[in-house]
Amino acid sequence: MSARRTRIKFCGMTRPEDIALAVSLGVDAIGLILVPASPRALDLARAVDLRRTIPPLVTCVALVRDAEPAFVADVVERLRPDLLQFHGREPAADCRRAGLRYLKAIPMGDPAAGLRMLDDHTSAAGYVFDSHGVDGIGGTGRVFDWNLIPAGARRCAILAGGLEPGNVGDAVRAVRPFAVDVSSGIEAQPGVKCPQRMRDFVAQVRGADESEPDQGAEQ
Ligand SMILES: O=C(O)c1ccccc1NCC(=O)[C@H](O)[C@H](O)COP(=O)(O)O
Repeated sequence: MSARRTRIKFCGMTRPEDIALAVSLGVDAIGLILVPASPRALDLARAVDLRRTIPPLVTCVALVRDAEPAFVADVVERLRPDLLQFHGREPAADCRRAGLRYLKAIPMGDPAAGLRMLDDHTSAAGYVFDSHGVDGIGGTGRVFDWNLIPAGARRCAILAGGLEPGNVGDAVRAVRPFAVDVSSGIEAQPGVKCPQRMRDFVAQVRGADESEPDQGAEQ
């Protein structure tokens, strides 16, 4: 039996009842989006309210994209997330300046530019490999070619982009990432999660954790 446990992040959460179900399903991280262009965007006051419903030991991730450093500082001070996630072109120095561990989104819609960001962000605590282009936003619902993730980065990768209950098992078996991240694939409509899809997503990840790896997948 595999001792692997792929971590799960549910992103774009906007409702306390969706967070409560995610927590009861054992989801490891909750993403709150502070990007105005997102259909799942929260203003900071609403995010602070929702953050109170996330229990200790469940990671709260605050997402920003090319935001002013003063706004990021405000997020850190008022929201007190466990991690920041930078989803744009922000340079590593700006990410570090916030003084919190951070995830860097890698835009695999532009693989060459995305993979350069890996080298620029050696200070990141982790990398979210997502489907957007370098000037796009996340939550695309699109899958990218998982073979483009460098073999050496898979074990610590957070895999995102178009995952849903119907394909996340294949994704876990093929890539064996550290974590999977989903937004639109568990929704009834943007910002409103679907309880059954949330349950099915977690069940598919756990099923894949128990399975033998695909040929060629790293252990
Ligand atoms: O989800 C959004 O609306 C979003 C907007 C702007 C920046 C980031 C955003 N999402 C970040 C995430 O971590 C999503 O989980 C990730 O992009 C995957 O989305 P999906 O393909 O819909 O599962």
